[in-house]
Amino acid sequence: MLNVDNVNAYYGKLQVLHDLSLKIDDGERVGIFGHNGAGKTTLLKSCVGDMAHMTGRIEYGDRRVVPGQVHLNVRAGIAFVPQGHNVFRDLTVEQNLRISGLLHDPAYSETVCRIFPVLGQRKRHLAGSMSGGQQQMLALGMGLMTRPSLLLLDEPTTGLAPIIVKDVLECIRRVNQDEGTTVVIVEQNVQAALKQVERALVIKSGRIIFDGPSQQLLQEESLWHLF
Ligand SMILES: Nc1ncnc2c1ncn2[C@@H]1O[C@H](COP(=O)(O)OP(=O)(O)OP(=O)(O)O)[C@@H](O)[C@H]1O
Repeated sequence: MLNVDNVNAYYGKLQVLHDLSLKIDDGERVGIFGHNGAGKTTLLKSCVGDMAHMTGRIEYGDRRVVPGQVHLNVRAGIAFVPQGHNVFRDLTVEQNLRISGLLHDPAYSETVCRIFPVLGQRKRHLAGSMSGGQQQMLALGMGLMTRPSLLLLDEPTTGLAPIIVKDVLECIRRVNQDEGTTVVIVEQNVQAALKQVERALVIKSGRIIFDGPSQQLLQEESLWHLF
């Protein structure tokens, strides 16, 4: 379980998260939504230990998430895939995957290619020659190569065509369903994402203002002003 307890997070004097608490069970598929600047990315960064300036406590399983010590938290099973296509453009798909799995299990790339079939089909293509959607799938696959039990994804479908958005989100659902990985996803494509997650959180000004079933948020138009 991920247990975020009373967290405040800051950039210098700017406080972004305010007494934020939340629990996510193993195996959940959770979407985080909210307006620009609400603190969604900051929450993900806090969960992987990438916010040095914070108070409160975050635990994953029986370990404390150590602020400022991302490598230790990755070793504990947390992966964070930031926004943007963070791939090595001059390496092939296969090389990108194997490098990401060097400290874990490079052979796991076979499983990743099963989850993201396009990566299997383009194993020997240079990453930089692929479309935005394919590069995004590769970035997600690289995150998976650390064999995380908790996958934190920051806006994985930004800038992609609607049909590709659906593909990427379905692959993310498969990661959760086939591999049992807990998935927490920040998304601007709210309607599409709500169809793929089970639970939704809405953040406003660094505080959680909705936490409930994604279907509820999808069906009740009166709640849509929240994001
Ligand atoms: N490195 C940084 N230094 C200073 N301020 C920052 C930094 N990163 C984010 N902020 C500020 O913190 C606030 C929350 O940013 P955050 O990126 O967490 O929001 P968000 O909800 O993810 O928004 P978006 O949807 O625009 O990505 C914003 O006011 C932003 O300008």
